[in-house]
Amino acid sequence: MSDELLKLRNEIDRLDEEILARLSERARCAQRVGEIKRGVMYYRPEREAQVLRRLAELNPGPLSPDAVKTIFREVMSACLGLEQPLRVAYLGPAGTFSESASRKHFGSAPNFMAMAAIDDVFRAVEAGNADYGVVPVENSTEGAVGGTLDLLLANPLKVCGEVRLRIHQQLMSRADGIGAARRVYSHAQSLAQCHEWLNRNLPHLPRIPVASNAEAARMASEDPESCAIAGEAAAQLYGLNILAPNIEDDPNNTTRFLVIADHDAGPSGQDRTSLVFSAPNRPGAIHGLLEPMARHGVDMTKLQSRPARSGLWEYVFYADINGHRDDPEVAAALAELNDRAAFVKVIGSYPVAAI
Ligand SMILES: C=C(O[C@@H]1C=C(C(=O)O)C=C[C@H]1O)C(=O)O
Repeated sequence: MSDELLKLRNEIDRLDEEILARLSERARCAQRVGEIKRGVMYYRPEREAQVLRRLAELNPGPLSPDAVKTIFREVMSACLGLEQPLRVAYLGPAGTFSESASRKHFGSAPNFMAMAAIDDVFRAVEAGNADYGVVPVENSTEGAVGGTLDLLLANPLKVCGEVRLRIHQQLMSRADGIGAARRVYSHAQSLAQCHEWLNRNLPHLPRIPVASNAEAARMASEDPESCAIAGEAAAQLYGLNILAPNIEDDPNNTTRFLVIADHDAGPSGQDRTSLVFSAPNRPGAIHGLLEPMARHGVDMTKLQSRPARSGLWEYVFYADINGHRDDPEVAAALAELNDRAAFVKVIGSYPVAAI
């Protein structure tokens, strides 16, 4: 080994020891915070978002801001895990994008619980069997997840966070090549997201929709003549070879997930508020409801209508606005909306996804 290499490795060893000593010091601080907070919810999404944003801003390089955030995400997760590990329910089975979103948001320390359906995630949190739930709410190509919107309206739970996950679809199989493939399994939405790639590359193979991407990967793991389209996590879980990476037609394909709990989050300085309201069925009603938002300078980032379960051709509106419900302009706009709308429910204020 050259002298230069030896010297660098010694330097890296010394730095690692220093980092480890500092991490231990940090973990002891977090433990003391835990003692002070006894009986109060220990996990604070607004504080975690502030920590990640601050470090990304301070980052002197050469690590990318995303790399810095990923590392500190795990550091905080491990510190939090020193207390009671969080229980996080997600839309399963294991290996789905919902699991990846849960890990992206909470790091790897919590106990993750795979649920069979979105309403099971809500039920687990409501019953106190899980502290948090992670559910998909919209996809940039496929649109809203109606089931989640309906449950947010009907359920007393709050939103305390959001996760944005870039969705990369992988073609995978037990076999080493595509030659032996006779069929492709995936969730219908993923088949749709890779429609053009499949038309170009595997036009003759039947596409078989199944309950989830992870289920597709499981089925492919039992039969070398079957391929699956799923995320990388599913390939790892079932020991499959990735035959073609990133085959989604839209390279910006992103899914947004919400984190649900029995509380929302405090202000972090960069927040979003989700609400749902109904509008009376007369001309100009929606305009009248939205006017206070514009007057108070509140930005609306999403407005989506959905048929109300109450009657034919009645609609409820789901809106996301920038700011926390405690910010003065947001509070003023919401108070006026409350006076004008037949029904308003603030589903929660939470930090804009920091990672
Ligand atoms: C340490 C705290 O509690 C938890 C741990 C955090 C951390 O490790 O930085 C941040 C927020 C909380 O989830 C705190 O509130 O400061």
